[in-house]
Amino acid sequence: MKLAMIGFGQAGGKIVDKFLEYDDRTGSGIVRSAVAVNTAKADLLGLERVPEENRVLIGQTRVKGHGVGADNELGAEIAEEDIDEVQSVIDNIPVHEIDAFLIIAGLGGGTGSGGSPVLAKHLKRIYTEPVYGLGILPSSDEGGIYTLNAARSFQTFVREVDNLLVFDNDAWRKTGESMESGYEEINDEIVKRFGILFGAGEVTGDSEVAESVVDSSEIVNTLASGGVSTVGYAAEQVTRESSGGLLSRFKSDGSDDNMDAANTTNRITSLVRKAALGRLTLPCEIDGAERALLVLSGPPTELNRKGIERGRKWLEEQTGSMEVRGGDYPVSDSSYVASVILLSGVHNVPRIKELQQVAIEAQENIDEIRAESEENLEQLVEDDEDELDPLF
Ligand SMILES: Nc1nc2c(ncn2[C@@H]2O[C@H](COP(=O)(O)OP(=O)(O)OP(=O)(O)O)[C@@H](O)[C@H]2O)c(=O)[nH]1
Repeated sequence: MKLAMIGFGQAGGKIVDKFLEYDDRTGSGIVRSAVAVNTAKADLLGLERVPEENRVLIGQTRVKGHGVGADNELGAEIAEEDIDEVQSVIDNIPVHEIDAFLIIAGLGGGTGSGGSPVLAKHLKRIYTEPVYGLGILPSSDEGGIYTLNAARSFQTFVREVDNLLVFDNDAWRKTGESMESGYEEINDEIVKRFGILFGAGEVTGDSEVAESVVDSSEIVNTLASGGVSTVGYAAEQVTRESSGGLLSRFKSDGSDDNMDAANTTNRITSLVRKAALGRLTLPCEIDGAERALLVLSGPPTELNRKGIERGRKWLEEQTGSMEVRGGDYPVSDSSYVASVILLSGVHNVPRIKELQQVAIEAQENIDEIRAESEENLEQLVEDDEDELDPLF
């Protein structure tokens, strides 16, 4: 499907940049327009692919291009004040050519955390196209203020978008890695999953080789349950024969077609299980998800309807949902078969409850420290017997 992507804040901008790189590399054509919004000038200058005319610096009078320093209330205020500047860039997007808006932001900071729900509300008021969010949760070692920001932004963002896709940095962090190289890898993982998902609805031309290509309306319908979504992924390499054909690792020695078909089916069903039961972008219980979409991507010879149908049925049983869609995304020159599962409207998410608990504690702590600090300052400044008078 074709998206207008808007990266809000540093993380958002970097991830949009990555999607543009992915589009160039794979030719998937999902980013119809790319916009980056920030209060920090340096972050906008650091982007590589978002066109310069689509980089919007907001809040110049308030923060002079230096960012909001993780103050997401200020981030939200600035976004409201300067929404016209963002809109003037969005005015250049050929909205009739897009299937949806996707606002991407890290929810732990200030600019993206505060600004993205404001932008979502604004876009929903103006356009009929769906407005989705891709919200990145901070990792738990980032500290209380980031957790508090994320918990408050999450509540607001979910309410303002048609569906909030969530990626949890905490589930993907590796120890002993610098933040930057860590993010680089994490951003690759994000783009791979969402790239396949959204790219699936963009297949044209070659569709006769595919058995049941996913259409962008199926992605939209799956996301129409609203609420919160998570994505699972699993892939397996299929090695190329010297003749140029594909030789799967499971393939038997003989050239028995039935055997090949059975192997293809088995591989698909096993990839579906791995994707659903492995690490999700937002770890959660898949039981109770309202809707799901299964996408199998890979060379057309390695995809079959039977495998996808079995995978779909299995997902129905696991989620208890009657709305599980499935289809394929043929990529002729790929040497991987990948399964991507979108679980929409998930409810049983212990991670969110934990995030909220830590956020409440952080908020209480902050209030306590503030109250104490006022008292301490008064004790320091006032003389004990109150014999001095201030100047005015
Ligand atoms: N996955 C991922 N997460 C990131 C990246 N950069 C930052 N984050 C996360 O996003 C959160 C917000 O960071 P930024 O995007 O830098 O913040 P901002 O929206 O620019 O806001 P301010 O810097 O406070 O003005 C951080 O707490 C991290 O959890 C990135 O490149 N990838």
